[in-house]
Amino acid sequence: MEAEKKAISLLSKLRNELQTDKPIIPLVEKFADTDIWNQYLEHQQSLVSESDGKPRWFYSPWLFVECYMYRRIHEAVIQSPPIDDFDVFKESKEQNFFESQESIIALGTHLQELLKTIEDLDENNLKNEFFKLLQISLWGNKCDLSLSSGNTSSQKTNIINSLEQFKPFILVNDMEHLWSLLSNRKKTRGKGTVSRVDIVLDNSGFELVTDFILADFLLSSKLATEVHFYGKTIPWFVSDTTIHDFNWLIEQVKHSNHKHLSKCGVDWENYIKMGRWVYHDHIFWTLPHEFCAMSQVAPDLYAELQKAHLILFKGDLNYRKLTGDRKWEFTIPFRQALNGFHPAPLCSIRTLKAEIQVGLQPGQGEQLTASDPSWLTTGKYGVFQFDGPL
Ligand SMILES: O=P(O)(O)OC[C@H]1O[C@](O)(CO)[C@@H](O)[C@@H]1O
Ligand SMILES: [Mn+2]
Repeated sequence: MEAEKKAISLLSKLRNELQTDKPIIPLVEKFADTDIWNQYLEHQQSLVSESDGKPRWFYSPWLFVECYMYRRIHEAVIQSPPIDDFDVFKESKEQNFFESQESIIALGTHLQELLKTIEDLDENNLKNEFFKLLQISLWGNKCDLSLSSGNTSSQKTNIINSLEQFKPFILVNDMEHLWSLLSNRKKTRGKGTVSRVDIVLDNSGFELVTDFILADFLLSSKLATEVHFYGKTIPWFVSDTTIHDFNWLIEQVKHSNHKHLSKCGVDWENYIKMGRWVYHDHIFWTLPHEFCAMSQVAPDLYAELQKAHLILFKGDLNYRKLTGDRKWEFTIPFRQALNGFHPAPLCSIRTLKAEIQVGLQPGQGEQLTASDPSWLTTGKYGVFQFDGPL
């Protein structure tokens, strides 16, 4: 109880600092990333020209203060042993999973039915199934909890039946490039060679299930031979996946009463045991840095990503970090916004929740603003935005 009181008082202090636009202060508790964070704060400070020279909550870049807020929430917890491994968002993440049960069962059933005949599917049918599962993973990204301020944001209807209806809301659709890349590699790779797809995960709960279904399909269709996942080391943007969420979800699925779903769980656990699915942690994902800084700030992570044949970046926050969260013109090419970040061919799979979008056709953004003024922030629109081999 003493520890809880302490954490709550630290969180109240944080809320007060935020609401009254206090200066951003350094982190105090020693943790793996504390020094890098504090260096970054100093760098932000050097950019401020006002009289007292301190970055403040209301006047600093949103990406930076938003990341800082989640890092400070974590600091309040690690300063309060013995509850220092408490995940303040655990309950809402689990609730999202349970409330999406029907939809999850529908997806598990779809996958298991598909796997029965996957060996006999012709190229075209395989491609159609690939596109379906990509779109399911895209719309799965609607269900994050930070957009709904932590309120329930589960998937209640069977998403597979809605894919055609949602298609007009895909603003950039590079799915064909993903197919060409993976199917050409499948045809040309020699026996025993690897095709590796890396997925930089976003939200746990329903979205993570859609990512697992896609990852299972990639292996079962032989479009990939290995899938590597990247999660967050600390609770992040409410619903982001940690190793605990990753393992918890597979356990839940495995112990489901539904035979198709539990089969999924058994297979997924086996993939992990066999090293065909690999989970990676890295503190870089919970730093405020944009991805073009990765090769300098986290060269080991950059080198790991370079081993992939394709990297899928899930979600809105990853898109903001890919593009540096700048006020780009809507028509600027995606590659230009990536600013040199190119560990391997990559694709952002993201529903739009923040006011940034690049790579649109001339006039497309203006047209959307006229017909649907909040198009950038509601999660109603989505993109598959690809940046191919250099
Ligand atoms: O889970 P996602 O798709 O990264 O969405 C998180 C997004 O939600 C917000 O926290 C609130 O809109 C954004 O700052 C952030 O980009
Ligand atoms: Mn998220």
